[in-house]
Amino acid sequence: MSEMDILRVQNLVKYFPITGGILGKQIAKVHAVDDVTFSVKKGKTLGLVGESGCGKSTLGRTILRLIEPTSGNIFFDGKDITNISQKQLRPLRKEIQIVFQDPFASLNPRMSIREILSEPFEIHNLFPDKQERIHKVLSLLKEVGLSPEAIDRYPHEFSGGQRQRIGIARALSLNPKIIICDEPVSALDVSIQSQILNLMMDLRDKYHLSYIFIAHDLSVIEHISDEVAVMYLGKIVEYTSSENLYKHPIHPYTKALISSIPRHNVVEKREHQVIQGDLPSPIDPPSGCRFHTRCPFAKEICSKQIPELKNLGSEINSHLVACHFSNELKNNEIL
Ligand SMILES: Nc1ncnc2c1ncn2[C@@H]1O[C@H](COP(=O)(O)OP(=O)(O)OP(=O)(O)O)[C@@H](O)[C@H]1O
Repeated sequence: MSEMDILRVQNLVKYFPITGGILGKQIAKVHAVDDVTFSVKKGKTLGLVGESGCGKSTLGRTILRLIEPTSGNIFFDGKDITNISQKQLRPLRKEIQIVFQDPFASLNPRMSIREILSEPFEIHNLFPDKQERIHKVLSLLKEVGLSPEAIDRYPHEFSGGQRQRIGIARALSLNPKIIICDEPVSALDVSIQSQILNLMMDLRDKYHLSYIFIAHDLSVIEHISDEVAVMYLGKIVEYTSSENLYKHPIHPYTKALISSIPRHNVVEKREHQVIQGDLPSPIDPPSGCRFHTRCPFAKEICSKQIPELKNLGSEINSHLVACHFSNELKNNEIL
């Protein structure tokens, strides 16, 4: 783990057991996250993108230790937090926060905004003085662009975008170092999405925050991400700087995702690529390369051998791609 990193996830695996029969024996497992490695730099944003069901939320929740990993390691600020007890984890909970997709579901409808934003202080015994606590809540509201009158209102009195601002204020309240943003704008109108993204970028720069920004759509994370990891069925298939990913995507899955963003016509000589077929089941993922059943370039080897995540960039680990034909694709050779 480099000094620049706030978080490192190493060979992380999460399988959910599926049990059956009268004895409740394990009969199968969901390969939700399968050998995933990445780092998040201090003050930077890692975008994590892929279709619904590819394991993005499981990954986010495993990092928070809301779900226990099957294997692998999670390092936070240089410390291995994979196996520490919930008691040891408690002070770290302040430093790793989450913002959810649906702000309405994540805000208790019976609590006023004052109560919602005071709750983290109560849990962590901070600002016991009432006036100080109110002052802190008001400054949080200001920080996310809400007026002081919001303090005595309830979640249903706000629009979706305003509710997400409250969710962000709550995540911000304990001065975290990293925030896991689990599709925070997916439920919002496009015009509101950019307001929330701008707010999040301003807060990141002001407080030197790091984000893991989870999305199913590459267009959403383009401006906020410094680096992007593309996931397919529990595995990272491409991982590089945001600039590289959008300008020079290599993996056929990434190319197809980008070509579906109207103004990104990266697939110069080829037709707009539509990903064929449905996402296979993570209970019984395809052998070899998991994308081979939908890949327009798949050859025999692809169903037989799992492709390694190889570096194709000029610097160490600067452009990682998991494809048997990544060199050919990089050089635009016809397959
Ligand atoms: N508690 C659980 N028990 C069993 N399977 C689970 C559990 N949680 C998630 N899964 C399965 O793990 C896989 C990955 O789910 P996950 O929610 O992480 O994907 P996702 O990419 O975040 O999708 P979405 O955008 O729909 O939330 C899915 O097949 C899902 O059904």
